[in-house]
Amino acid sequence: MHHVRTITDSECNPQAAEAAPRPSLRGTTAPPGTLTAVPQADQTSPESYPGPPRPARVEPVPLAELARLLDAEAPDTVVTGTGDTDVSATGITHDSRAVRPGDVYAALPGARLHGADFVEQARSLGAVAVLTDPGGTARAEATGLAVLTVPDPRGRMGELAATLYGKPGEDLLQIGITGTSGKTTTAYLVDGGLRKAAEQGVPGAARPSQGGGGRQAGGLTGLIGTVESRIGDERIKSERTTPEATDLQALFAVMRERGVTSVAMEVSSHALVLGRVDGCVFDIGVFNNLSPEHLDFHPDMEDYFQAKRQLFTPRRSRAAVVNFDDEYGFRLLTELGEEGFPVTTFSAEGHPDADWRAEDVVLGPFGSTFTAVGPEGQKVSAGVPLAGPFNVANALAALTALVAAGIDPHTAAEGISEVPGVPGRLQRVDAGQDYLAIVDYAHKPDAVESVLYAVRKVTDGAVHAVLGCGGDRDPHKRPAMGAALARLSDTAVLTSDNPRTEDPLAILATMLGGAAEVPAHERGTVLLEEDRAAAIRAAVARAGSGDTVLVLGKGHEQGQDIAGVVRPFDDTQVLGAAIHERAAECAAAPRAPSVPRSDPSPSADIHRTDDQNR
Ligand SMILES: CC(=O)N[C@H]1[C@@H](OP(=O)(O)OP(=O)(O)OC[C@H]2O[C@@H](n3ccc(=O)[nH]c3=O)[C@H](O)[C@@H]2O)O[C@H](CO)[C@@H](O)[C@@H]1O[C@H](C)C(=O)N[C@@H](C)C(=O)N[C@H](CCC(=O)O)C(=O)O
Ligand SMILES: Nc1ncnc2c1ncn2[C@@H]1O[C@H](COP(=O)(O)OP(=O)(O)OP(=O)(O)O)[C@@H](O)[C@H]1O
Repeated sequence: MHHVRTITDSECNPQAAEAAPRPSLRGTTAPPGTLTAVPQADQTSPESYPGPPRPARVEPVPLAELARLLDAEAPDTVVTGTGDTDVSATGITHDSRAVRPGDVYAALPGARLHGADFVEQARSLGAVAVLTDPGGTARAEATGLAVLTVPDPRGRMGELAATLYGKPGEDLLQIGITGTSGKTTTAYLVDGGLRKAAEQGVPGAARPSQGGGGRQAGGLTGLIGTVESRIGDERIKSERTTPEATDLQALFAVMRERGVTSVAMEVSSHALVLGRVDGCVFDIGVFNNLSPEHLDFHPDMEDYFQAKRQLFTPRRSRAAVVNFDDEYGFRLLTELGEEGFPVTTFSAEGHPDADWRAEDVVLGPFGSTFTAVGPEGQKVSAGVPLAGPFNVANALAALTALVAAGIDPHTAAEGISEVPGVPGRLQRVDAGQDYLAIVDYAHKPDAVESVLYAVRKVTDGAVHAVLGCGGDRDPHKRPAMGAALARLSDTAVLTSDNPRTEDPLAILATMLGGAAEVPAHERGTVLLEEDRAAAIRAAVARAGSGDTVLVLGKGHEQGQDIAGVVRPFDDTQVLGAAIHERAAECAAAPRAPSVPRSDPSPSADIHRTDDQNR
């Protein structure tokens, strides 16, 4: 049975893939013992959602005080229930499984469930009160706990969490980064600058609201984002890009307790819409870019823009840093200018009207150097240890944000250039091979294009790229991703990402539909392989000296979710293993040359990379 095949023009249509036999994916590539259950939101095991770290010391806050706080904005707040209303709370969580003794449990109406159905679990774990909406009141009261009812508990829990934990955000310099692409990378680069500032004891943020008084950027740094949260050097795996407000405020409190003074964090559009950053006022909000993504959550691009836009209002940020080169960035800049909101701009394309611009950019396979030119004409030598023009933009965004926060530009640039890399972002896999092998998290059309352009610029030979699209996520982007891969790679291997509950071949068919739209003379060889490990081996098998193998879409992720079951899967490890296997094969037999773009019949690769490796 061959799963790898080259598509011909006649079968380059979605129906061909639909019609293909569908071998079962379940359990074919890993023994059952290696499978682990995905934590589902509706699992009720307390272990399945441990929640974030909690501060060691919290001053108890009387429930009456919390009710007064809620009442100030929602006068219809009702304190009910048969339980003791004369209690004090020491924490808050939105998840019944993460309740700790003394917590308020926020029982939220969700898209699928109502938190009120889990109040009994919350009570048994030690919750002292419930915050809920009118739809949850009766179920909450049934447990005998005190109940606070407000029309929109999700919209109020951030503020309550901040109050309960003693407003920890106010003691942290906070830089929040939003945009479709580059949030994670920019956050790591900002962290590099903050670390350098701390190391050098350089004066830090001078908050406009405090008349420039400001705090020092000394102390430890914190990082919050898709890959992980960091408290200094302690690393905590992330559940999502921006934690829910109750978790975020607890994390801030722990950071403060452990000596963190500045935080770089990613702010997703989901976070802004779902109130996850309620209770935060960022010293600097950064806008990177906007391109189609999450259109399953946002009805259209305008809604998506307006979601991001919320970060740049006085209740969320004190000042903005905006990408001058981005169409939506320019719009934001114009709107903020009219509102008199403080903005600093950056242009990686070197636009003279931007406050900070990149000049003398030298792109290399392992990173780039450039001169950052400031508003007073000051010149700062800068570098970024990640390839691609878009990483020059990310680095300049970081530098501009750090400078806007009061950090010296040379210190900022030094810190940025010393960042050791970002997990799963243009991460090289080096097993001694004579071609480049890279793992990258690109999983939206814009990012796939950017990374392919970037890699082509620094590759003398051919580019062999592997990509899938995630299931249960925005399906609109799939054809565009298939098309980008087919157009910009010499070999495009379409494969599975996390199919989740969707049929992997149906996802592949949609990607293939996009690839088929690319005229044959503009497209590389397109292969279909639903097994991701086999797809990676197929790409490696075609690599010759000076080529690049690019594995896209999953970056830092450690598992692959197929039909609700996550099996361990790390692109960097699978790619490394494939390179070793290929080297061993080559040692045993003369190496086959890489297949040039024009080669019409790469069938030898099909046989070499198939079932015997499974
Ligand atoms: C669309 C979205 O973001 N949904 C979030 C939302 O889910 P929901 O309203 O459907 O909640 P639900 O599952 O109906 O449950 C209702 C309530 O019951 C609670 N519950 C449920 C089960 C239980 O045992 N105990 C319990 O207390 C839940 O915590 C929830 O508060 O509220 C839940 C917690 O309150 C979140 O976990 C959930 O995020 C889901 C997991 C998610 O996947 N979100 C993704 C799309 C996301 O947020 N992504 C962004 C963007 C990333 C990027 O830019 O690429 C991110 O910031 O990560
Ligand atoms: N400024 C940028 N413009 C376009 N593409 C970018 C940019 N920065 C990074 N990318 C691409 O997008 C991928 C994701 O980058 P990164 O994780 O930094 O962004 P993100 O906004 O955090 O993404 P996500 O929201 O998907 O987690 C990278 O692996 C890279 O391929």
